[in-house]
Amino acid sequence: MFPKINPTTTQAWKNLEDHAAQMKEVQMKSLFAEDAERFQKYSHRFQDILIDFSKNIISEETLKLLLALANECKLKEAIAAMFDGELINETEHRSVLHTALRNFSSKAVYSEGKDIMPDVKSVQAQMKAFCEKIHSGQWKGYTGKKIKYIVNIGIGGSDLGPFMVTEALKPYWVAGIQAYFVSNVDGTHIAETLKKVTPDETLFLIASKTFTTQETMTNAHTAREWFLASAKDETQIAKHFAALSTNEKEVVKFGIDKANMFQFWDWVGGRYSLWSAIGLSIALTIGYDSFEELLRGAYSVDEHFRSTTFEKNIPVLMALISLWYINFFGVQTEAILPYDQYLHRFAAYFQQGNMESNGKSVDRNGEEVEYATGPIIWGEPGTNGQHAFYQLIHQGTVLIPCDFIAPAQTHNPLGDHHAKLLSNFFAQTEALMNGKTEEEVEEELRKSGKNPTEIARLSPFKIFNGNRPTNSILVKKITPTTLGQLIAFYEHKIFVQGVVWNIFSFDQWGVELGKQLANTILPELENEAKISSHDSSTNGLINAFKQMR
Ligand SMILES: O=P(O)(O)OC[C@H]1O[C@@H](O)[C@@H](O)[C@@H](O)[C@@H]1O
Repeated sequence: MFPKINPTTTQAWKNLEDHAAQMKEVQMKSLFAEDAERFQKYSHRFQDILIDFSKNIISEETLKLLLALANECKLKEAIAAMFDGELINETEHRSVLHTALRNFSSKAVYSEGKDIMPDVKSVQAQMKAFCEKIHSGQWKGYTGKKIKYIVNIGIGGSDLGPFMVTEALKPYWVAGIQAYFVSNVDGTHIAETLKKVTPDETLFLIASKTFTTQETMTNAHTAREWFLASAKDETQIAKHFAALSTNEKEVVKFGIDKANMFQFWDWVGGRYSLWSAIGLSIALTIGYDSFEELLRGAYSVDEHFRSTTFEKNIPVLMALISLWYINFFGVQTEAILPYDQYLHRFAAYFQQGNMESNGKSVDRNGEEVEYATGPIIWGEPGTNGQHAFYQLIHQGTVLIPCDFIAPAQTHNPLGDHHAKLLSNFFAQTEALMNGKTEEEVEEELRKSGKNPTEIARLSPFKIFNGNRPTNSILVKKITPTTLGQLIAFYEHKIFVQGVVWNIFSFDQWGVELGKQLANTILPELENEAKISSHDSSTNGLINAFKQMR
């Protein structure tokens, strides 16, 4: 196992603190003015993806120190430990091997002494055969019709990934298939979905690693009742329900045929599970071949991550540059801004990926951390975000490093839409970096005919300080391959940060307390009795709810 190092005790951390004091005085636009090669030096190409890190408040010295930090924190050893199946998820005593799900080498991958690749390949073969049956119409519903609707019932990692990917790859949808995703325990979610589908043409995928999650089980039972209200025959459930899970016992208990169970394993974290059987909704929606391309895309990044020197290693650089702001500039939040409507759930997906992984305040030695860890992640597609929250990114008091993502080619070449979209993409990062000086503002106001008093009054509001960092990720086209690559970049970024922060990125104890308390409260809502077992606020709210309902 790689050592558990408090990053603040490293020499590199101390050097970075000193270096940050100097860099806080530096303007990115001066860095560009001083170095005509800056873009070439700080941008990296990976197949059809270009990542430009040049619009960051970094110098060669910054990168040198950040890389030294990664080395002192034993990143190389940590990467090897993950790929080699060591039990790096120590609090759950598990390996972290989502990379095995997209391992297209012929090499074995071991977890706890067992080569897991035969099981992985066998479930993939099962998924492929199932997709073929559904798509060919060989698989029939209880009235003899083919399956038209896929309804994935899952939440968190069993929803966000498949939903994000199927949305992102809409141009690849198999003709005749319509996918829906139900996650929220709010009955509205399933009720509205069931209005759109027919019982005899719908396949429900009950997606849950544990198969005990309240939301998913509640929705699954509701779907089952809805189905039986029409089919009136429990033996027909086998034609319309499949389970994606690690928990065979619970699947069987629910009444799903073992033959319709697609297995995955404890060493797949929920938020890293779209590559596993949890991806069945993806494979059914875009076809198994496209699903495999997605996996192959991720595999190519895994190989890059494992074998490329850190100086040129894209996820390592993404992680370290982000960490530079979080730990040395006091940054608390990052935005992910895809200029692609199909990627409208990308930020939401990595909100879970990142915040559930690195939203921790106890280190791997069980000590409270004394430095910042995971940032708040959020974002919306461009240009919608521009008309909503970019004001704060440009002129607010918080520094928000942003990732701008855009495809060079659109799937919908309509008039000049794409040129307009991309002109905004380029303009935003330029504006965030350069800002607008007082002189420029005054000049502009003069030209618009304002008098000196008006110019003096208005100019403070129109100044943009600039120097706001961005990464630009330009993708030739969003395809299964490039999407798989993008996702893997972000996954490994999270891993690298977790290693440097010396936290366990693959458990999620922070989601438990609320679940526990909800289980205590649920029976209290069953009757009209006045509740007094909580604090006065919780009691007051529950009692008011009972009166209002
Ligand atoms: O896939 P299941 O087991 O239903 O879990 C769904 C989700 O539950 C949440 O509480 C988190 O733990 C997530 O990481 C997980 O993806």
